[in-house]
Amino acid sequence: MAEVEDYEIIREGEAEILQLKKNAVFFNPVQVHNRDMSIAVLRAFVAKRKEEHEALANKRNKSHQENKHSETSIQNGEDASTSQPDEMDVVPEKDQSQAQATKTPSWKVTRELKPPLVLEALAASGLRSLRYAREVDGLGKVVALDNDKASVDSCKRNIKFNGASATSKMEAHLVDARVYMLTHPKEFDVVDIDPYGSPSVFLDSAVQAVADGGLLMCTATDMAVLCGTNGEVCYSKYGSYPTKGKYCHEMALRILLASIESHANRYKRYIVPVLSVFMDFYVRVFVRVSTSPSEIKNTPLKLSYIYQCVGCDSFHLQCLGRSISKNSTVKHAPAIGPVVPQECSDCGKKFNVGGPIWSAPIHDQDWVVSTLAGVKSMKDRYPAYNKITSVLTTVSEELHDIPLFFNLHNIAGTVKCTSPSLVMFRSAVLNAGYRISSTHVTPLGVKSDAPWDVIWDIMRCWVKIHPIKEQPHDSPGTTILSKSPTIEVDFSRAGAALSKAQTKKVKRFLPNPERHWGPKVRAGRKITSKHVSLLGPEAINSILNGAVSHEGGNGAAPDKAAPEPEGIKDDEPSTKRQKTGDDEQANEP
Ligand SMILES: C[S@@+](CC[C@H](N)C(=O)[O-])C[C@H]1O[C@@H](n2cnc3c(N)ncnc32)[C@H](O)[C@@H]1O
Ligand SMILES: [Zn+2]
Repeated sequence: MAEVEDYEIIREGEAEILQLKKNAVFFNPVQVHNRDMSIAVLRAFVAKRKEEHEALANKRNKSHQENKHSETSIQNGEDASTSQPDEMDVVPEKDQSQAQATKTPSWKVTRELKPPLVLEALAASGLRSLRYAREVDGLGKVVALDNDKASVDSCKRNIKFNGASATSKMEAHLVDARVYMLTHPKEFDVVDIDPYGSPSVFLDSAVQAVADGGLLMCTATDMAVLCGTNGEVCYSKYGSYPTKGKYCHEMALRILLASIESHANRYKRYIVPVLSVFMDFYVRVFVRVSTSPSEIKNTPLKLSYIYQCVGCDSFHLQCLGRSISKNSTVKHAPAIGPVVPQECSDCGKKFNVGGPIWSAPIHDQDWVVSTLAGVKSMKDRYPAYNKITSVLTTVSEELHDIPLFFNLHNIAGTVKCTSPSLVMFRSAVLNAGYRISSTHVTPLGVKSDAPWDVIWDIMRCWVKIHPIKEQPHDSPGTTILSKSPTIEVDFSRAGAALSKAQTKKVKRFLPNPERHWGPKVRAGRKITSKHVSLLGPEAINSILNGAVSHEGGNGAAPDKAAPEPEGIKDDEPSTKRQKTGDDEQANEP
């Protein structure tokens, strides 16, 4: 039996939890970024859902009004063509006289919008659910599940500890989340999956538990798997082969999305991603789930294999399907391929084939912009305000129709030259008539619709003015540079060489959240000398004590904005982190 002194109170946002000082129930303070981002998207979802319902109600009301008008016309012997009103949504107005007095129509849309039901399938202490229940207005019930008794006991204790605002809305159950989700099909407007490592075993049941038009939020922290340390393990979990490109964190997002879509398709359902982010040491996707047997025929158009050259940075996407329009009908067919020759036309080396990945947009710009605006309007309500605004800002500036990216320093490394500054490179691409953007994943990442021969022409022209030492004759860089550029590259500063956020000096990338950050050791797992040697005694103490900085009163380590280095040449704070037991576990087949 634990004593009072065995606990400490941890506060994050408006929620408080009692946390046992030993590592009995999982808690990772740096996941405040994840929880804050989820709250931001949840608020956007509540607002969007309401808007959509109102728009639908207005549309139905309008068409009913038209129908009514036509019926009257028919009764009056006039010609009219109508469709019948939807019986489910229309009832006769009881009080006709009042209707006439207030000029309201004699029928109305009766299907009320119920407050969204939320399921946190893997809740641990319940902190996330508590924050949802306490901080997001307009939510209905929040159900928290865990299959670990200590976690559910702690969650129940924390619900009580947070008082009426939590007890009135939240419930916790000791159950295997998969069984619960399978037995509650389409019941939850929001389903949150935040597992240890991979969510793969929860996806099939999760996509079935989401109501039509609902939101599935899903974290994956098994980055080693998703980024290709063991490609075959990734295939076994997600049905996709990762290529180890510099874009691997975005590829991880796209592998996860493709996997969720594949599970959804089994039940005639499909996803629409609204926001997909790589943050700190994990990926997190927010997708809406709907049912449509006809829409799932379009899935192959949203997926691609990837050909990654083994010699240079070039990569090419091969869509799985194509659509053929004929006389106002659309047919689906397999894509024609391959889109690449046997050998890379840039450097002459072979290709690795990866995927399939989600190659349709991974964000909905409208959602991104409204989520960011919502966050900015409630600055004090987000302990991780700086982090999530910086991520949303960079996401909002991405070219949403360009999958993956390359890294400027890497392409310079391939031809063994010093790298042009990002501003110069961006200018060269823009001056050549192509689009270019950054990516939220890394400050040196570049998304562009410029074909690879144009990218390499830019580097050829750059090397002409910044000569390099002679390289081995068979290196990819030598092959690339042996060709003459076919375009004249103009490095003069283009108007849009800096993004809007950069021009306004808005912080786009922040440093690491705290000294010892990353996935935490599983709850209940014995801390061994291996953990101490991997993480250091200070970090272990911090894990055991669930230590967070209490500065700022919100319980989360307050974000410190990193200065964005001039010239955006090297503006990436180091993303290196300590390796933990969970990384090793993530690598396990
Ligand atoms: C990473 S923790 C969740 C952290 C939590 N979402 C938060 O924000 O603090 C994962 C939790 O999933 C629980 N879990 C693992 N497998 C489960 C299953 N099949 N059903 C329900 N809970 C499970 C574990 O006991 C653990 O508490
Ligand atoms: Zn190549």
